[in-house]
Amino acid sequence: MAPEISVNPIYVSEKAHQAPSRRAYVTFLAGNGDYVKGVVGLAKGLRKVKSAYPLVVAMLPDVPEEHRDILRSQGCVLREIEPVYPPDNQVEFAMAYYVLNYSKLRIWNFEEYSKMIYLDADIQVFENIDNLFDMPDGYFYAVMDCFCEKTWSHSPQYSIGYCQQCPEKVTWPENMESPPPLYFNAGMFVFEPSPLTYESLLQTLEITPPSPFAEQDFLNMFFEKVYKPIPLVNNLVLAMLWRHPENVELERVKVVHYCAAGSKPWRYTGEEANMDREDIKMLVDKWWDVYNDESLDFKPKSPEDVEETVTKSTILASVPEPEFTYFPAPSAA
Ligand SMILES: O=c1ccn([C@@H]2O[C@H](COP(=O)(O)OP(=O)(O)O)[C@@H](O)[C@H]2O)c(=O)[nH]1
Ligand SMILES: OC[C@H]1O[C@H](O[C@@H]2[C@@H](O)[C@H](O)[C@@H](O)[C@H](O)[C@@H]2O)[C@H](O)[C@@H](O)[C@H]1O
Ligand SMILES: [Mn+2]
Repeated sequence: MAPEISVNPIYVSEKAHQAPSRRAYVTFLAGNGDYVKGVVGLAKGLRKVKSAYPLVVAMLPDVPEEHRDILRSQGCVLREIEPVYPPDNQVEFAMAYYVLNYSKLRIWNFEEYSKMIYLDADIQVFENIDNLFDMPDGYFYAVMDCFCEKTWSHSPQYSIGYCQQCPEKVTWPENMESPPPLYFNAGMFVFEPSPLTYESLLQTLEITPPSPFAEQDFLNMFFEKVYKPIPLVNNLVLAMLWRHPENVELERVKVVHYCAAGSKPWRYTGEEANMDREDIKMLVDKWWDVYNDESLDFKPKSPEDVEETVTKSTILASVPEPEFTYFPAPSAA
């Protein structure tokens, strides 16, 4: 069971009781490449598990009209967002591939929603997780990440072989600072949009040098005091299968995150490290079963259904201030 995190009292939840209709899943789409297949798969997966909430797609202006039409036809609510860039004098410090992920921060400005679950487009939901919307407000919920992949070779924890998934394995050297705070994977998280938190995020980003895992590092720093780990079944980072198999009960996993190199189902070849594993092949096949299942295509129940999907798809627009939880920037201390 993930350890409890005490909450800094300065984070005050002022939320009135939220109407379930102000809840939605949200994903992020950039470019004209094949991540659109991930979003289609996610939309169909959420339908298959009979989720009660819509899927909003926060998309950069470079998503082509053809892809937008595909997503509308799958019942997605499209929201065009402007890119977010880290301080541009240091952008080389973030892994170039990840810089575009800073634009994910725009979802905190989706004020018409009181609670959202963010899911990367390379995620699939195989069992209903709507219950996560009912967790207490005022926290940031996500699954702990793993530090063992080569992508972490820049970090001190990697150099000494420490991973939060097995903290007892390596004792933290006396001559090094204490182990890093619990760190989440930013491919899936439960959060509360709020204009004040959004402004605080952007203002804090302006003075925060980019780092290797870009917005994931930034979000971990920003929400450190209110981060609450949730069980791994809600976001299986695939590397856990070979790095920490003792922590994984695959048959109980609800959400799979295809983030390991070579695991994106729509470009899977089986050639990269670990991609020839039977569990990986099974999970990739499972993803394709949902993607190819025509019975899961969006079927508008009525003209209003179509109208609602289309009209809700707007350029980023301001709406009346709702009651909200406010997360100011972490204290300087
Ligand atoms: O060309 C791209 C790259 C990334 N993404 C979005 O950004 C997320 C984060 O990137 P990715 O999942 O590839 O990172 P990983 O989880 O593998 O580190 C993706 O899931 C997509 O939602 C996108 O839409 N187009
Ligand atoms: O921009 C940084 C990204 O950081 C995270 O991916 C990482 C993380 O999972 C590492 O632990 C893995 O080693 C690595 O391969 C993987 O790319 C998020 O999944 C993604 O949404 C995004 O935030
Ligand atoms: Mn991902």
